[in-house]
Amino acid sequence: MARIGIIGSQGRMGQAIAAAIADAGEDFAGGVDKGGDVTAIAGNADILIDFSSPAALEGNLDAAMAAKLPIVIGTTGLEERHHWLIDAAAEHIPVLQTGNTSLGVTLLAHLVREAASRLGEDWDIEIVETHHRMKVDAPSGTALLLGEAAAKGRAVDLAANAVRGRDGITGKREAGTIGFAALRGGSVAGDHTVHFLADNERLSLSHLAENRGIFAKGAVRAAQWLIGKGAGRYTMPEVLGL
Ligand SMILES: NC(=O)C1=CN([C@@H]2O[C@H](COP(=O)(O)OP(=O)(O)OC[C@H]3O[C@@H](n4cnc5c(N)ncnc54)[C@H](OP(=O)(O)O)[C@@H]3O)[C@@H](O)[C@H]2O)C=CC1
Ligand SMILES: O=C(O)C1=N[C@H](C(=O)O)C[C@H](O)C1
Repeated sequence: MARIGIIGSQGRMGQAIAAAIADAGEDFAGGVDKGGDVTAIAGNADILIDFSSPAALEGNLDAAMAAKLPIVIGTTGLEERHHWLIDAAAEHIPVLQTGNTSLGVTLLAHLVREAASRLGEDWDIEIVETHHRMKVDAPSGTALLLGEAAAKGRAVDLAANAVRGRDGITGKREAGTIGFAALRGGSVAGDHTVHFLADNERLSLSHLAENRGIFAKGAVRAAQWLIGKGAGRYTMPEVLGL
Protein backbone atom coordinates (compact mmCIF):
# COMPACT_ATOMS: atom_id res chain seq x y z
CA MET A 1 0.00 0.00 0.00
CA ALA A 2 1.30 3.43 -0.94
CA ARG A 3 1.28 6.13 1.75
CA ILE A 4 -0.07 9.26 0.07
CA GLY A 5 0.14 12.75 1.63
CA ILE A 6 -2.22 15.51 0.50
CA ILE A 7 -1.31 19.20 0.31
CA GLY A 8 -4.56 21.20 0.38
CA SER A 9 -6.26 18.33 2.21
CA GLN A 10 -9.25 20.28 3.55
CA GLY A 11 -10.09 21.82 0.17
CA ARG A 12 -12.72 20.61 -2.30
CA MET A 13 -10.16 18.50 -4.17
CA GLY A 14 -8.24 17.47 -1.05
CA GLN A 15 -11.36 15.86 0.38
CA ALA A 16 -12.20 14.15 -2.92
CA ILE A 17 -8.63 12.80 -3.12
CA ALA A 18 -8.79 11.40 0.43
CA ALA A 19 -11.92 9.48 -0.62
CA ALA A 20 -10.21 8.27 -3.81
CA ILE A 21 -7.19 7.08 -1.81
CA ALA A 22 -9.50 4.93 0.32
CA ASP A 23 -11.36 3.67 -2.78
CA ALA A 24 -8.04 2.65 -4.35
CA GLY A 25 -7.02 0.74 -1.22
CA GLU A 26 -4.05 3.04 -0.56
CA ASP A 27 -3.02 4.67 2.71
CA PHE A 28 -3.70 8.33 3.61
CA ALA A 29 -0.39 9.55 5.09
CA GLY A 30 -1.76 12.86 6.39
CA GLY A 31 -2.71 16.26 5.08
CA VAL A 32 -1.56 19.85 5.28
CA ASP A 33 -3.27 23.16 4.60
CA LYS A 34 -2.35 26.86 4.71
CA GLY A 35 0.02 27.54 7.60
CA GLY A 36 0.79 23.81 8.05
CA ASP A 37 4.17 22.08 7.81
CA VAL A 38 4.60 19.99 4.64
CA THR A 39 7.81 18.41 5.95
CA ALA A 40 5.79 16.79 8.76
CA ILE A 41 3.65 14.76 6.32
CA ALA A 42 6.58 14.19 3.92
CA GLY A 43 8.29 12.12 6.64
CA ASN A 44 5.38 9.63 6.69
CA ALA A 45 4.62 9.46 2.97
CA ASP A 46 5.77 7.63 -0.16
CA ILE A 47 4.37 10.38 -2.39
CA LEU A 48 2.73 13.83 -2.15
CA ILE A 49 -0.32 15.09 -4.05
CA ASP A 50 -0.59 18.89 -4.19
CA PHE A 51 -3.93 20.57 -4.98
CA SER A 52 -3.47 23.82 -3.07
CA SER A 53 -2.24 27.20 -4.28
CA PRO A 54 0.53 28.52 -6.58
CA ALA A 55 1.94 30.40 -3.56
CA ALA A 56 2.61 27.05 -1.87
CA LEU A 57 4.39 25.44 -4.82
CA GLU A 58 8.01 26.36 -4.10
CA GLY A 59 7.84 25.17 -0.48
CA ASN A 60 6.09 21.98 -1.53
CA LEU A 61 8.76 21.17 -4.11
CA ASP A 62 11.51 21.91 -1.54
CA ALA A 63 9.86 19.56 0.97
CA ALA A 64 9.46 16.81 -1.65
CA MET A 65 13.11 17.16 -2.71
CA ALA A 66 14.36 17.15 0.89
CA ALA A 67 12.43 13.91 1.58
CA LYS A 68 13.27 12.52 -1.91
CA LEU A 69 9.56 11.98 -2.62
CA PRO A 70 7.72 12.02 -5.94
CA ILE A 71 5.00 14.66 -6.23
CA VAL A 72 1.81 15.04 -8.30
CA ILE A 73 0.87 18.70 -8.79
CA GLY A 74 -2.72 19.53 -9.79
CA THR A 75 -2.71 23.15 -8.64
CA THR A 76 -3.61 25.59 -11.43
CA GLY A 77 -2.96 29.31 -11.91
CA LEU A 78 0.73 28.52 -12.36
CA GLU A 79 2.96 31.09 -14.08
CA GLU A 80 6.14 30.64 -16.11
CA ARG A 81 8.34 30.94 -13.00
CA HIS A 82 6.42 28.05 -11.38
CA HIS A 83 7.18 25.87 -14.40
CA TRP A 84 10.88 26.73 -14.07
CA LEU A 85 10.75 25.59 -10.43
CA ILE A 86 9.03 22.35 -11.49
CA ASP A 87 11.66 21.74 -14.19
CA ALA A 88 14.45 22.31 -11.64
CA ALA A 89 12.83 19.95 -9.09
CA ALA A 90 12.33 17.30 -11.79
CA GLU A 91 16.12 17.01 -12.06
CA HIS A 92 16.06 15.50 -8.55
CA ILE A 93 12.67 13.79 -8.07
CA PRO A 94 9.78 12.46 -10.22
CA VAL A 95 7.21 15.24 -10.79
CA LEU A 96 3.90 15.08 -12.63
CA GLN A 97 2.13 18.42 -13.15
CA THR A 98 -1.13 18.78 -15.03
CA GLY A 99 -4.09 21.13 -15.17
CA ASN A 100 -6.43 18.16 -15.39
CA THR A 101 -6.02 14.60 -14.09
CA SER A 102 -9.13 13.15 -15.76
CA LEU A 103 -8.98 10.46 -18.43
CA GLY A 104 -11.50 12.33 -20.58
CA VAL A 105 -9.58 15.62 -20.72
CA THR A 106 -6.29 13.82 -21.31
CA LEU A 107 -7.82 12.19 -24.39
CA LEU A 108 -9.53 15.45 -25.39
CA ALA A 109 -6.14 17.21 -25.50
CA HIS A 110 -4.89 14.50 -27.86
CA LEU A 111 -7.93 14.99 -30.14
CA VAL A 112 -7.55 18.78 -30.09
CA ARG A 113 -3.91 18.53 -31.14
CA GLU A 114 -4.86 16.19 -33.96
CA ALA A 115 -7.70 18.44 -35.17
CA ALA A 116 -5.52 21.56 -35.01
CA SER A 117 -2.79 19.88 -37.03
CA ARG A 118 -5.23 18.88 -39.78
CA LEU A 119 -7.35 22.03 -40.01
CA GLY A 120 -5.71 25.09 -41.55
CA GLU A 121 -5.48 28.62 -40.17
CA ASP A 122 -8.82 29.47 -41.78
CA TRP A 123 -10.31 27.47 -38.85
CA ASP A 124 -10.38 29.85 -35.88
CA ILE A 125 -9.78 28.21 -32.48
CA GLU A 126 -11.75 29.42 -29.44
CA ILE A 127 -11.72 27.72 -26.02
CA VAL A 128 -14.66 28.24 -23.66
CA GLU A 129 -14.65 27.02 -20.05
CA THR A 130 -17.23 27.16 -17.25
CA HIS A 131 -16.48 26.59 -13.57
CA HIS A 132 -18.08 26.98 -10.13
CA ARG A 133 -18.25 30.39 -8.50
CA MET A 134 -15.41 29.61 -6.03
CA LYS A 135 -12.71 29.16 -8.67
CA VAL A 136 -9.97 31.80 -8.32
CA ASP A 137 -7.93 31.50 -11.55
CA ALA A 138 -8.76 32.08 -15.23
CA PRO A 139 -8.38 30.76 -17.83
CA SER A 140 -8.54 27.36 -16.16
CA GLY A 141 -5.48 25.13 -16.17
CA THR A 142 -7.41 22.78 -18.44
CA ALA A 143 -8.22 25.53 -20.94
CA LEU A 144 -4.53 26.40 -21.05
CA LEU A 145 -3.48 22.78 -21.56
CA LEU A 146 -6.03 22.47 -24.38
CA GLY A 147 -4.64 25.71 -25.83
CA GLU A 148 -1.13 24.21 -25.64
CA ALA A 149 -2.40 21.11 -27.45
CA ALA A 150 -3.94 23.26 -30.20
CA ALA A 151 -0.75 25.33 -30.50
CA LYS A 152 1.38 22.18 -30.73
CA GLY A 153 -0.92 20.86 -33.44
CA ARG A 154 -0.37 24.06 -35.37
CA ALA A 155 3.35 24.15 -34.51
CA VAL A 156 3.09 27.64 -33.00
CA ASP A 157 3.89 29.16 -29.60
CA LEU A 158 0.75 29.52 -27.43
CA ALA A 159 1.98 32.57 -25.49
CA ALA A 160 2.58 34.47 -28.74
CA ASN A 161 -0.86 33.61 -30.14
CA ALA A 162 -3.23 33.52 -27.14
CA VAL A 163 -6.04 36.06 -26.69
CA ARG A 164 -7.09 35.72 -23.05
CA GLY A 165 -10.49 37.45 -23.05
CA ARG A 166 -11.94 40.35 -25.06
CA ASP A 167 -13.53 43.65 -24.04
CA GLY A 168 -14.36 46.89 -25.85
CA ILE A 169 -13.32 47.78 -29.43
CA THR A 170 -11.09 44.80 -29.99
CA GLY A 171 -10.76 45.04 -33.75
CA LYS A 172 -11.23 42.08 -36.05
CA ARG A 173 -10.10 38.66 -35.01
CA GLU A 174 -6.46 38.14 -35.95
CA ALA A 175 -5.84 34.99 -38.01
CA GLY A 176 -4.00 32.24 -36.18
CA THR A 177 -4.88 33.41 -32.68
CA ILE A 178 -6.26 31.04 -30.02
CA GLY A 179 -9.01 32.68 -27.95
CA PHE A 180 -10.05 31.95 -24.35
CA ALA A 181 -13.31 32.76 -22.60
CA ALA A 182 -14.09 31.97 -18.94
CA LEU A 183 -17.56 31.73 -17.33
CA ARG A 184 -17.99 31.46 -13.55
CA GLY A 185 -21.09 30.44 -11.62
CA GLY A 186 -22.94 27.83 -9.62
CA SER A 187 -21.33 24.53 -8.79
CA VAL A 188 -20.00 23.46 -12.22
CA ALA A 189 -17.09 21.04 -11.60
CA GLY A 190 -15.54 21.66 -15.03
CA ASP A 191 -16.85 22.23 -18.55
CA HIS A 192 -14.53 22.80 -21.51
CA THR A 193 -15.20 23.18 -25.24
CA VAL A 194 -12.68 23.80 -27.98
CA HIS A 195 -14.41 25.29 -31.02
CA PHE A 196 -12.85 25.12 -34.49
CA LEU A 197 -14.75 27.71 -36.56
CA ALA A 198 -14.51 28.06 -40.33
CA ASP A 199 -16.76 29.73 -42.89
CA ASN A 200 -20.10 27.89 -42.80
CA GLU A 201 -19.02 25.09 -40.47
CA ARG A 202 -17.96 24.48 -36.89
CA LEU A 203 -16.33 21.52 -35.13
CA SER A 204 -16.62 21.51 -31.31
CA LEU A 205 -14.83 19.09 -28.99
CA SER A 206 -16.13 19.07 -25.40
CA HIS A 207 -15.63 17.54 -21.98
CA LEU A 208 -17.95 17.85 -18.99
CA ALA A 209 -16.90 16.88 -15.47
CA GLU A 210 -20.04 16.00 -13.50
CA ASN A 211 -18.12 15.93 -10.21
CA ARG A 212 -14.60 16.13 -8.75
CA GLY A 213 -14.35 12.36 -8.31
CA ILE A 214 -12.91 11.99 -11.81
CA PHE A 215 -10.02 14.39 -11.02
CA ALA A 216 -9.38 12.72 -7.67
CA LYS A 217 -9.35 9.22 -9.19
CA GLY A 218 -6.92 10.39 -11.88
CA ALA A 219 -4.66 12.05 -9.30
CA VAL A 220 -4.42 8.84 -7.26
CA ARG A 221 -3.81 6.80 -10.43
CA ALA A 222 -1.01 9.24 -11.34
CA ALA A 223 0.47 8.89 -7.84
CA GLN A 224 0.43 5.08 -8.03
CA TRP A 225 2.13 5.25 -11.43
CA LEU A 226 4.77 7.82 -10.35
CA ILE A 227 6.08 5.88 -7.34
CA GLY A 228 9.32 4.14 -8.27
CA LYS A 229 10.01 6.27 -11.35
CA GLY A 230 13.35 8.05 -11.77
CA ALA A 231 13.75 11.82 -11.52
CA GLY A 232 12.00 13.64 -14.36
CA ARG A 233 8.90 15.50 -15.43
CA TYR A 234 6.05 13.20 -16.42
CA THR A 235 2.63 13.71 -18.05
CA MET A 236 -0.92 12.32 -17.80
CA PRO A 237 -0.78 10.75 -21.30
CA GLU A 238 2.18 8.68 -20.05
CA VAL A 239 0.19 7.57 -16.96
CA LEU A 240 -2.82 6.57 -19.06
CA GLY A 241 -0.80 5.11 -21.92
CA LEU A 242 -2.40 7.45 -24.47
N1 LIG B 1 -5.48 19.28 -12.03
C1 LIG B 1 -6.77 18.99 -11.84
O1 LIG B 1 -7.30 17.98 -12.36
C2 LIG B 1 -7.59 19.86 -10.97
C3 LIG B 1 -7.01 20.97 -10.40
N2 LIG B 1 -7.69 21.73 -9.51
C4 LIG B 1 -6.94 22.81 -8.89
O2 LIG B 1 -6.62 22.42 -7.55
C5 LIG B 1 -6.49 23.56 -6.74
C6 LIG B 1 -7.38 23.42 -5.50
O3 LIG B 1 -8.71 23.42 -5.90
P1 LIG B 1 -9.89 23.31 -4.81
O4 LIG B 1 -9.67 22.10 -3.98
O5 LIG B 1 -11.15 23.49 -5.55
O6 LIG B 1 -9.59 24.62 -3.93
P2 LIG B 1 -9.92 24.86 -2.40
O7 LIG B 1 -9.78 26.34 -2.19
O8 LIG B 1 -11.19 24.18 -2.02
O9 LIG B 1 -8.74 24.10 -1.65
C7 LIG B 1 -7.42 24.56 -1.61
C8 LIG B 1 -6.81 24.04 -0.35
O10 LIG B 1 -5.41 24.36 -0.35
C9 LIG B 1 -5.10 24.97 0.90
N3 LIG B 1 -3.99 25.89 0.79
C10 LIG B 1 -4.00 27.19 0.38
N4 LIG B 1 -2.78 27.72 0.47
C11 LIG B 1 -1.98 26.74 0.96
C12 LIG B 1 -0.63 26.67 1.31
N5 LIG B 1 0.18 27.74 1.17
N6 LIG B 1 -0.13 25.49 1.78
C13 LIG B 1 -0.94 24.42 1.95
N7 LIG B 1 -2.26 24.43 1.65
C14 LIG B 1 -2.76 25.58 1.16
C15 LIG B 1 -6.37 25.67 1.31
O11 LIG B 1 -6.31 25.93 2.71
P3 LIG B 1 -7.09 27.24 3.28
O12 LIG B 1 -8.53 27.00 2.97
O13 LIG B 1 -6.73 27.22 4.72
O14 LIG B 1 -6.53 28.42 2.53
C16 LIG B 1 -7.42 24.64 0.91
O15 LIG B 1 -7.57 23.66 1.90
C17 LIG B 1 -6.86 24.76 -7.63
O16 LIG B 1 -5.68 25.32 -8.15
C18 LIG B 1 -7.69 24.11 -8.73
O17 LIG B 1 -7.72 24.84 -9.91
C19 LIG B 1 -8.98 21.46 -9.18
C20 LIG B 1 -9.62 20.38 -9.73
C21 LIG B 1 -8.97 19.49 -10.67
O1 LIG C 1 -10.71 24.73 -9.89
C1 LIG C 1 -11.34 23.75 -10.34
O2 LIG C 1 -12.40 23.38 -9.82
C2 LIG C 1 -10.80 23.03 -11.48
N1 LIG C 1 -9.61 23.33 -11.89
C3 LIG C 1 -8.89 22.72 -12.93
C4 LIG C 1 -8.61 23.75 -14.01
O3 LIG C 1 -8.24 24.90 -13.68
O4 LIG C 1 -8.70 23.41 -15.18
C5 LIG C 1 -9.49 21.46 -13.43
C6 LIG C 1 -10.98 21.37 -13.37
O5 LIG C 1 -11.54 21.90 -14.51
C7 LIG C 1 -11.57 21.93 -12.10
